[in-house]
Amino acid sequence: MPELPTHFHGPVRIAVIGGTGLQKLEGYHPVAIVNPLTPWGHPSAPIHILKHNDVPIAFLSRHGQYHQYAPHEVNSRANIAALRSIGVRTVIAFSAVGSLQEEIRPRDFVVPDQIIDRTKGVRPFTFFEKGLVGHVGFADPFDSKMAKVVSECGHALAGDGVRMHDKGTVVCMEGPQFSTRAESNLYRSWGGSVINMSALPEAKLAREAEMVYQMICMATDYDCWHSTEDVDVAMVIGHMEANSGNAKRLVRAVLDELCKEEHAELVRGKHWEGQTTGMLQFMTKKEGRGVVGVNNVEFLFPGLFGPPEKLGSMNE
Ligand SMILES: CSC[C@H]1O[C@H](OP(=O)(O)O)[C@H](O)[C@@H]1O
Ligand SMILES: Nc1ncnc2[nH]cnc12
Repeated sequence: MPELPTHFHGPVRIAVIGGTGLQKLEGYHPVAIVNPLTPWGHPSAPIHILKHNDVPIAFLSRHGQYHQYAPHEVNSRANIAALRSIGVRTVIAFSAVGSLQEEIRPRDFVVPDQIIDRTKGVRPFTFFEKGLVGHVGFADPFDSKMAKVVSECGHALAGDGVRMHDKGTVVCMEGPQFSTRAESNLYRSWGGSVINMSALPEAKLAREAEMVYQMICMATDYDCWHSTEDVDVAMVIGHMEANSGNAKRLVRAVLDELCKEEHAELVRGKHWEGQTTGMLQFMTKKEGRGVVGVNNVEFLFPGLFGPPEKLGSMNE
């Protein structure tokens, strides 16, 4: 195959983040591979730009090309910032999850609407620090408009054996070890539907970056609360591989739908525009702003604090 260009002209609005067992997106026309440098470093892997129905789509492998980054090592800030820098405003994020409920069977899909944070504060979780403070709303961590589109695509594939659950609470644990039985039962008592190690800080950062973010979970096990076998990696990969046909069908159906003109506003994240930038402009007063914090935010939202020469007079 000839080498692909390392630049792509024109914005890419839609990105798919692939998780465990979804390191590539095959069956699309590759047009470029880009690797933007952000203030937080490079993304976990070069971003593949693919064409689908003549619409460019970005694909990023969360754990790296070779699954070399553990959940706590994934550079989510670089991932989200890099995607935003190429124009992405919609992220469809895949995740392999353990089921915490009997009715969510291995190989079922879940479009979650809530998250319980069980990470331990070891992952960098915000873009807003170092002289620029920001607080965004996170009551509903996913995007209900996008969730509706994804759910409908899933239900339309019921004949192919896709079982879709339209709601659910993801417990995002720290890992990389799986839960104890006591923890697994505790999460069930809290109303958790599924468990993973990847929803956070990815979802928080996407919200800070004013992006549409929706996770699609595929259950790969019953964690360890169930009377069947306890989860292990072989079980997760086994179910992912066995159900990869349905995962691919679902991705294609979602992309088919999102490429339609009727979803142009949604895909561009118009309903999130200004939610972060409006607040950032008044939160930290000019006198207290730090160069690093402002420059970081300028990478995400170029021009927010004015032309670059005006940024020089701030606190180091
Ligand atoms: C290999 S089992 C645990 C691993 O799988 C999930 O990955 P992802 O969400 O990226 O699909 C889970 O979050 C853990 O990182
Ligand atoms: N049981 C489980 N716990 C955490 N993350 C997972 N990913 C897949 N299965 C999981």
